[in-house]
Amino acid sequence: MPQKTIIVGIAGASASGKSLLAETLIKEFPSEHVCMISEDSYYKDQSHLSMEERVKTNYDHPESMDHALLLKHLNMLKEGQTIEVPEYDYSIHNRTNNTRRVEPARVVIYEGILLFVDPALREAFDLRFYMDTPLDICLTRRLQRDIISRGRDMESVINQYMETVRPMFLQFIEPARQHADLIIPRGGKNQIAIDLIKTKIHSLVN
Ligand SMILES: Nc1ncnc2c1ncn2[C@@H]1O[C@H](COP(=O)(O)OP(=O)(O)O)[C@@H](O)[C@H]1O
Ligand SMILES: Nc1ccn([C@@H]2O[C@H](COP(=O)(O)O)[C@@H](O)[C@H]2O)c(=O)n1
Repeated sequence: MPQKTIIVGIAGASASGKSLLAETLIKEFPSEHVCMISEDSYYKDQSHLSMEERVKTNYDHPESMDHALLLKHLNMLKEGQTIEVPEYDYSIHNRTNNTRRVEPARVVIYEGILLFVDPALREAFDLRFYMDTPLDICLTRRLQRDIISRGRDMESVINQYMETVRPMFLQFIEPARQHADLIIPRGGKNQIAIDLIKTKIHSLVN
C-alpha cells in the first residue's frame, strides 16, 4: 500500500518565525523524507504589470496569491507526483522564469501568512500550526530582513507595514489562528513545541 503523505501548515504574521520553525523541523527528519514549500512561491504572476504598479500590489491580501495552483500542487504531491514550484523574487515583485522541482515526500511542510484563510486550502493540512509572535518583534525582524535580503529601504518597509501588512494581519491572518491545532509562542526556537511536533509527525508517519 502506498504510504500517506503528511501535509503540515505553518501560518502566522510576516517574520513571526514560520520559515525558521519549518527549517528546524526539516533538520529533525532524514532529508529525503521531508520538504518545505513557501506560500510566497505562489504569488500571482505579475509580468503584465510595470514595476511601479507591482510596488502598489497588496501582498498581504488573499487575492494576491494563486492558491488554486498551490492546492493543485499540494494534491499532486499527495498523489505521489512531482511538481515544479514557481521561484519568487521579492526584488522584482514577481516570479522568475525558473521553477524548483519538488519530489513527493513523506512529510511536506508549507509555511505562509495566508494558508488558513481559505477553507478548502486549510482543510488540506493534516496539522496546522500558528506562530504567536508579538507584532513589534515581527516588525523589527521584518525591517532587518527586508533591508538585508529583500532589497528594501526602511521607509518602504514602514510604509508598506502601515498601509497593508498590519491591516491585513488584523483582517485575515490573526482571525485564522482559530483554525490552528497548536498555537506556538516564542517563535521557531521553542524547543518544547519542536519536540511535541516532531513526536506527532513521527506518530503519523509510522
Ligand atoms: N526565535 C527567534 N529568535 C531570533 N530570531 C528569529 C527567531 N525566529 C525568527 N528569527 C529571525 O527573524 C527573521 C524572520 O524569521 P522567518 O522565520 O524568516 O519568519 P517568517 O518565515 O515567519 O517570515 C529571520 O531573520 C529569522 O532568522
Ligand atoms: N513582492 C512582495 C511579496 C511579498 N511581500 C511580503 O512578504 C510577506 C510574506 O512573507 P513572509 O516570509 O514575511 O511570511 C508579506 O507580508 C508581504 O507583505 C513583499 O513585501 N513583497
